[in-house]
Amino acid sequence: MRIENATFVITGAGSGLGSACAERLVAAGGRVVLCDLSEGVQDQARRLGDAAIAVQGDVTSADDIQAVIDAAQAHGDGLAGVIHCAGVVSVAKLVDRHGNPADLDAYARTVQINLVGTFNVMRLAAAAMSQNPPGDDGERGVIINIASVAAFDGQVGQCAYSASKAGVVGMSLPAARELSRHGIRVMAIAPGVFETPMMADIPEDAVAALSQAVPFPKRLGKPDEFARLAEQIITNSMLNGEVIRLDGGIRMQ
Ligand SMILES: CC(=O)CC(=O)SCCNC(=O)CCNC(=O)[C@H](O)C(C)(C)COP(=O)(O)OP(=O)(O)OC[C@H]1O[C@@H](n2cnc3c(N)ncnc32)[C@H](O)[C@@H]1OP(=O)(O)O
Ligand SMILES: NC(=O)C1=CN([C@@H]2O[C@H](COP(=O)(O)OP(=O)(O)OC[C@H]3O[C@@H](n4cnc5c(N)ncnc54)[C@H](O)[C@@H]3O)[C@@H](O)[C@H]2O)C=CC1
Repeated sequence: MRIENATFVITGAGSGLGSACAERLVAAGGRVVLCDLSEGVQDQARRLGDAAIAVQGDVTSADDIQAVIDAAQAHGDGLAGVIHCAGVVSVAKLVDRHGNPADLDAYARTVQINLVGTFNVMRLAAAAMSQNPPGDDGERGVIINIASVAAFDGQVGQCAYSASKAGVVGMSLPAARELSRHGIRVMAIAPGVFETPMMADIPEDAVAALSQAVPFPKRLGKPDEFARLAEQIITNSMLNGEVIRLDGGIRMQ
């Protein structure tokens, strides 16, 4: 699929990985609709110029995401793809050091945003893209979801986060299989540890240990390195139904 003059929704676009994807797609000649809960996303769209618009919204809300998709349909020639970066990280032990059990609402909130939110964005985007005229190879759209290496090697304190991301991994193949009849691809990226504002929510010593644990290169990933993989997934139509780890080889302890 080409990027030039095509329209993409990017969720979580007000920060980190989503913001880097927006910059890269606009540089490649694409149009973008930026969605984020935070109102800072409006400034991000202004910085990117006419190719970008922002629609503030919550990925867990059907109405908000339908409004984002509608805006994308009107911002060019229909919706070509989605990069779904909105998400939250959380840390809580099952039993804390005082012997208290983890908070159930906090667990449900992480799963609601990261997993149910992904399903919500995927279902509404797919319904819209299934109506696109077919392009090369009959392709009508592409969906890129964001999992995490924590889906596979979650650490102490990551039950909620790892479960939510493992759910994203689990949906990739059945979604790709189902949507193949509409010419829509579904991929997931499982990043290792990237230098974004999200890292501020993880204990500092855990982040320091993690960057040392990367075999090579021994550093956190840069958001544009993530955006470059998203760009490749959009333009390479043979990529489908797979989860790609982008992690410098880290296997978290
Ligand atoms: C955002 C992404 O998508 C990418 C990522 O996932 S980045 C990874 C993020 N990682 C995290 O968020 C980990 C968060 N967890 C922690 O920081 C801590 O485990 C915690 C703050 C939740 C608890 O700390 P604590 O109370 O000191 O843990 P404690 O109960 O003493 O440790 C239990 C055991 O687990 C080990 N452990 C604790 N934290 C660990 C960690 N982060 N990594 C590896 N082992 C850990 C301890 O060494 C200890 O092992 P031993 O009993 O053999 O000594
Ligand atoms: N930074 C990292 O090391 C890694 C990040 N990831 C995943 O990548 C994705 C992007 O993360 P980062 O850019 O690092 O985080 P970030 O915290 O910098 O950005 C996430 C954005 O999502 C938005 N958001 C949160 N909840 C939302 C909701 N309900 N509706 C709409 N927007 C919402 C936030 O406002 C924020 O702007 C997340 O899904 C995260 O779990 C995965 C592995 C590693």
